[in-house]
Amino acid sequence: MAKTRVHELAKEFGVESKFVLEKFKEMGEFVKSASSTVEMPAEVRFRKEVGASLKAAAPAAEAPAAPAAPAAPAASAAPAAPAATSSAPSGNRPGPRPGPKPAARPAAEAPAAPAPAAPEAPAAPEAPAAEAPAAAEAPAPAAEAPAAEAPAAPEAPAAPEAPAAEAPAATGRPGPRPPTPKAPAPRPVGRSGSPRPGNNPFSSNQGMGRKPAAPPAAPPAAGAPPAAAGGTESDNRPPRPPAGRDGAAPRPGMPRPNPAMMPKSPAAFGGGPGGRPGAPGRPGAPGRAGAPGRGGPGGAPGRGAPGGAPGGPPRTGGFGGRGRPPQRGSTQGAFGRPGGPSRRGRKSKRARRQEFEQMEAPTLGGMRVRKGNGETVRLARGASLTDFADKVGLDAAALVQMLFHLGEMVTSTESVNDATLELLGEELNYNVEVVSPEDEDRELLESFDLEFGSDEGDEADLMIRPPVVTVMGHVDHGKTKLLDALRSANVVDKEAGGITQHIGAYQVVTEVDGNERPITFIDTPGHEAFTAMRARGAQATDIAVLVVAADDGVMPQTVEALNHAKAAGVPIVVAVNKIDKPDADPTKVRGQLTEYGLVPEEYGGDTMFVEVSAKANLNMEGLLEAIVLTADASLDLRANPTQDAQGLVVEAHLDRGRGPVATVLVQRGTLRVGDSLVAGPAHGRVRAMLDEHGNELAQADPSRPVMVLGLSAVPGAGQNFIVVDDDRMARQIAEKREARERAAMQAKRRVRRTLEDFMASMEKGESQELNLILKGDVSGSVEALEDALSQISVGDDVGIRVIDRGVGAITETNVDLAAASDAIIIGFNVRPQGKATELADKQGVEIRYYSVIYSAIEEIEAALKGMLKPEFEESSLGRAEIREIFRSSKLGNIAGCMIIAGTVQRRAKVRVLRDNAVIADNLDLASLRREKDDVSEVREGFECGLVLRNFQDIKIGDVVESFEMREIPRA
Ligand SMILES: Nc1nc2c(ncn2[C@@H]2O[C@H](COP(=O)(O)OP(=O)(O)OP(=O)(O)O)[C@@H](O)[C@H]2O)c(=O)[nH]1
Repeated sequence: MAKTRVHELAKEFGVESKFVLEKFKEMGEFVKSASSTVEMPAEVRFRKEVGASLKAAAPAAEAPAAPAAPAAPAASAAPAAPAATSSAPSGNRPGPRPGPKPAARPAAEAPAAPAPAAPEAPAAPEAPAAEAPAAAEAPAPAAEAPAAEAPAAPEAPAAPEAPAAEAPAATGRPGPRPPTPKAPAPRPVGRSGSPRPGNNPFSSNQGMGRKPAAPPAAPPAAGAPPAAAGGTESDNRPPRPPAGRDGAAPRPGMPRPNPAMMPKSPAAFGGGPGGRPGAPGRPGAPGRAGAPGRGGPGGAPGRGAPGGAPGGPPRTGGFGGRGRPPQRGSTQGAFGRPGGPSRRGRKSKRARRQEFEQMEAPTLGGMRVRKGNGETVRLARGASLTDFADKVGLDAAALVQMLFHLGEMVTSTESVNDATLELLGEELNYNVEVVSPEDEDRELLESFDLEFGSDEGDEADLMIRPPVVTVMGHVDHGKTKLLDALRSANVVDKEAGGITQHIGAYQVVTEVDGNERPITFIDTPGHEAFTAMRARGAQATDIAVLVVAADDGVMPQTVEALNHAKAAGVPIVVAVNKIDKPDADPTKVRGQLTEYGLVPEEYGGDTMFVEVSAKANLNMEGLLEAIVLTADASLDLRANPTQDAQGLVVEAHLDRGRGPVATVLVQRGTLRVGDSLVAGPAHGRVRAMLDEHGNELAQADPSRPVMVLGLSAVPGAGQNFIVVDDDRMARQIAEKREARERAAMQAKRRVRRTLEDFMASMEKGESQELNLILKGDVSGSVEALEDALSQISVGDDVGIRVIDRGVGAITETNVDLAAASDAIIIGFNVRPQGKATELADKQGVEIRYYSVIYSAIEEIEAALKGMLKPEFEESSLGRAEIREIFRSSKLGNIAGCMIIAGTVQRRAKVRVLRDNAVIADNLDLASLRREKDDVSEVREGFECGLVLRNFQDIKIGDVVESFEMREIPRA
């Protein structure tokens, strides 16, 4: 069983990894970092000793009323301002101050009311562990501002600062706000509520605590309005022992503040654009305390303002407060050695600040990295560490190192998956939101007050629209011929004898029950175009016509096409073609397809099978009718024709004479000549529209494909188009899209859909199904694998869905389908063909190879259970083709090879491929020679001789693949 990692434990208990690490340290267990695994006994101990109390705390926080009520009669007497009430009898004790979660408050306050000594003991069983240290510290602010605890607390100057110990405790502060049942987001609670390791004011929890999504505290004290902003931020923070705030001298009885223990510098704290608004100054330096926010707009009011705790985004507000950028203003360093007095004397302010920042910067994965305040950081899917670093003002190299220490090796420009970005965000205390390209585009359109993809108006505005059909099927089964035959089956066009041009789509009209029913056909046969569109998030097709030659029956691409259509949830009509042929056997086709879940109506299923001959032009009407009937039976095809047009680009190219031309499919609205439109990164005004016969159209209704002239560039198939108010808006949208596309290209981003990703999305409750594509060397093994996989059961919530299976090498089409369906490809004794690997890399599709069914099952099951073991990644080194075989009585068969890709290494493992199927795997080389010399490696383009250890069955044309297994460090 896989071991649990520290961050998983932390997540489970809703605390920071750091806290868990700390606890392990206290328990005497050596655990290095958040991603380290924990030995089972240690985990059990942790669960028992720490987990139990955390678990106990959680319910208390969530359902506080129950435990609180019996414990504290006083509490019930003060429902409106419980904290204030309970605080009153407790004198100045802040101990009973509400916990980090407002909802937890009653629990905390219950013991408080009767017992002034609350912080130490009575609260223990109820109060979350998190509160204990906070309470213990709280006397400091209390001593400083006794009024804070009095019922008149809202006015008390110390009020905003006082609860800094417990982040969202602000709401629990005695004040006019009644206890709200609305608990803040769980994460902040977990964070801020977690006990601080020790009493270190520089712990990551402190001063840099995650900014909770908590509602603002009670209205700030009248006397300190501008400071309130900072004060609110400060509410997140645990109290800082060295106080010195308010410009007051260090409090009596408190240890004299040590400069090194000063709170964060303004640069680290931010302070908002107002420049350290209300910053408490530098309390550690008694002489300086009380001169906060000098010069800045927010500074003056902050002076002496108790709530002037640090806040705001880091490094944004250094200027206002001091009136100059932090890096300027000093001559030191200008002439080599720093100017000024000896280094041993007073350090410059800047040096001290830097030093301090370094001290307070928490160590993550061995790196000192400045943490955030829980700000939200939006990143495009597949963003790199550099993107992240830019957004939060950190050094990308530090993040690279940090991830390295956490066990992930990525370069700063390489794209990282969502889970890693989020983990990084969590560790650095940022709320990372990963935005998909579709979401980005939606937001872009929203910023122009546009929405793509839904009909405007209500039901009454919707009119029936024709179905859009794609023809798919195995090679040579007659797709093109059928599309041609259907074109001429047009009842309306027959007289015109219309010469049709290929524009990517056409419409025919048929008669069903006396009604003229148009049907739109996408004129690119095959599922490649279909899948390419889907991969872009576009679905143009309503119905798929699956062409199967009656003389040939179901073939691999028939199944592939079928799976594509199924994966897209598109109803299928089967056209059993070539029935004119003598060896046609339509019944066999029916039987075969039944096995794949397409049961003919006549067998009691719901799929219409139509026997046709595209060549002999037989029964085209029957097929058209079946399409219409299937559409009527299973689809609600309606659209609003009155709105501005929207749709998809079906095909586009650059025409010598006409410039960029695009065939678009209007999905809703009506497209008119003169409309301003934006299609992907292209924009323009519709200069002219042509149909498939070359006729000019003035307008195009829903489901009508038209060729549009007048665009500025060539959009891509599958991109959406939308009519907008004016050319300017169209241009702006197009430019933004273009810039985004360019950035994406530059970053060469790739997003991998991996088993780990699946786990991550499952944890978030997103994925319930793991989509798989199975490819194997023989149908028996594919079936066996599928069978075995279908028997994996890890609970009702998660499942496996095999969206495609087949025999033979992994093709580019497989990769396309995987990309479009978020699937993982399982290769069983087969390898990728052509550019499939490249494509998979580009599209971020994970291909896993197995040669033992058991290990495939084991890994997938483990993934489903969230127990992925540290794994080895196979790295292909090169390939050699066997050109000659020499028999040697001493060595056995010597393969005379040419290295056709990469290198073949003597020490690496090899496998032998014959027709892309693995015939022997995991072999060693007994010898590798160039000419007569033993060599350690031979590079591409060179010949060599090699002998395989314990394997003699080689043939000319076999390929020897050299590979090595690299362990992927996880911890
Ligand atoms: N006898 C007969 N031959 C047909 C029929 N339909 C198509 N063919 C022939 O089958 C061959 C392949 O037809 P295509 O329409 O090119 O097949 P396809 O599925 O588009 O092929 P690819 O584009 O290569 O995938 C051609 O020679 C056609 O003439 C039919 O109904 N009967």
